[in-house]
Amino acid sequence: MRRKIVAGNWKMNNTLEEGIELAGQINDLVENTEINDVDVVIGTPFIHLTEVNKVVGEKIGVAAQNCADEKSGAYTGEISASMIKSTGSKYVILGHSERRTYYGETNEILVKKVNLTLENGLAPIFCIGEVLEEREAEKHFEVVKSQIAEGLFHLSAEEFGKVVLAYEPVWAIGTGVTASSDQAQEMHAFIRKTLVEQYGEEVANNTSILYGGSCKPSNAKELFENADVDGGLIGGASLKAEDFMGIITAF
Ligand SMILES: O=C(CO)COP(=O)(O)O
Repeated sequence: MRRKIVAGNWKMNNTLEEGIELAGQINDLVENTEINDVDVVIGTPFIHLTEVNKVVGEKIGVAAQNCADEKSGAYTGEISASMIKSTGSKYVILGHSERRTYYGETNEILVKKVNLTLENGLAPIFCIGEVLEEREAEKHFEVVKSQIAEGLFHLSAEEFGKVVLAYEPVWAIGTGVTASSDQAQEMHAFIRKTLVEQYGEEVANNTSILYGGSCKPSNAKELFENADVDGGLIGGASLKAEDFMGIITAF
């Protein structure tokens, strides 16, 4: 189902106390503001999931930022999709460029994580995006297409219907440089066309495709006005309740 979604990705920020406080502030703002049919998601570190789920009401979904690529067992330090599900969370952010780059997450590993996420009734927020050199070499469309194909095209149309995509050009993440509105729309339209080719019009038109990378209250409206931009995956600006809310109300 194509929904407007604004999802925060806290990354490795906030102690448990700080996270509970921030989630409470966001929840208060969401409860007391007229929101234009937007699904609000908060992506927290694992240690916050249980408590943040207690703090937020029905209007906010909670996301983990990763999950293990195995079901359970002797994998010291890992957190499984079923454990995430048991906290009341609804989403798992997968394939973020920081995980692909710093933790060697390959498409092969991501296929396992996507499958476990779906098997446990959680929705993957699957991240894709090119680095600057790839864009400069005009390989960005090819790169994004292969990330989607290798990570997700093993899914049936029904399974794919539960996936949210997040296009995050790596050169725009945490840099203050946002993709222009035209660059975002161009890539999002390309992604939708790629989905049409694989799954047909209906699935493609029902898929939410979020933009991520230096999205702020000041540029969100222009980005979200594009026909194929269905919302945002927000890093830095999701760490302040007012800024995050400014992006949610940009719709
Ligand atoms: O990586 C991001 C969200 O997942 C984007 O981060 P910034 O909004 O801080 O650029």
